[in-house]
Amino acid sequence: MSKRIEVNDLNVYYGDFLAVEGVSMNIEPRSVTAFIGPSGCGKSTFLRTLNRMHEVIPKAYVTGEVLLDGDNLYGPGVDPVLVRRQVGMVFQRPNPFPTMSIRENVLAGVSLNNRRLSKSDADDLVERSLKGSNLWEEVKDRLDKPGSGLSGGQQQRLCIARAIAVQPEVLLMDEPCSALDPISTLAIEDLIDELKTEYTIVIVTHNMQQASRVSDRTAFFNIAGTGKPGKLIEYDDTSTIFSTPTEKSTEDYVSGRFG
Ligand SMILES: Nc1ncnc2c1ncn2[C@@H]1O[C@H](COP(=O)(O)OP(=O)(O)OP(=O)(O)O)[C@@H](O)[C@H]1O
Repeated sequence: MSKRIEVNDLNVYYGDFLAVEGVSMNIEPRSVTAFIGPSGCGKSTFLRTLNRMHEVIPKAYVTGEVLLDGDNLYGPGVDPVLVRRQVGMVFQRPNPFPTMSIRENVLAGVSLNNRRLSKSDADDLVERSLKGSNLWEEVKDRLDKPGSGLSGGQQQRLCIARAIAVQPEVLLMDEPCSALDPISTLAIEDLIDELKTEYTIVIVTHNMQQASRVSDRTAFFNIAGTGKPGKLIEYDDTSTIFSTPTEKSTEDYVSGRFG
């Protein structure tokens, strides 16, 4: 339940605007990869190409390849819905479905994917997913209460439970802690560390300490100026990026000199 991602010369467009140019990189299974870089360099845009969420925006498209264990996500006839089942996503703001119970929230993706589940299989899946996201003990006695009644940190772990309930291969996280307090942030970081034993995890973060705490590999993106495309500048082991990067711009960014 963890696959390798290979990106080959990917260009990402919004209509005529080339937002991200020429990215090639390999993302290893059972590891955490962090995307860092200044605002507007295209981290979130690039992340969304890894599960074909980018194309949800009108006139948005890519050229190049994204391979998941060798299969091109952009190959002819590939169904984006099936891609998104294999490559789950967690967003910046926790977004549980407000009218649904905690239980229904966990099962929401599974129901959307039309998997018919018996009551006992559904119960097992809810328990397994909530245990997997370290939320079970806190909510097991109120599974039928609304998901919106949880704290922000709990809601984010509920969203992670919803993402893992469909048994994806990859989890994409776009600044998953930016709306959370420090305690909830550490809970999510601990969880990411546990989840990487089963999933390929990619996380966008503005927080350098977070990138160095949670990730094995770090990709630094940068942009030459407004209207210019974002580019992958350097990609290496996280310890190398934060201690002895090759590029001067990486060093300036990680040491807080810009961005
Ligand atoms: N829906 C959209 N339509 C057109 N352009 C967009 C859209 N979303 C983002 N962009 C542009 O694409 C470029 C990259 O944006 P993106 O949000 O991916 O950067 P980012 O590095 O994730 O920034 P931040 O760190 O601020 O979230 C920016 O120039 C942005 O204005």
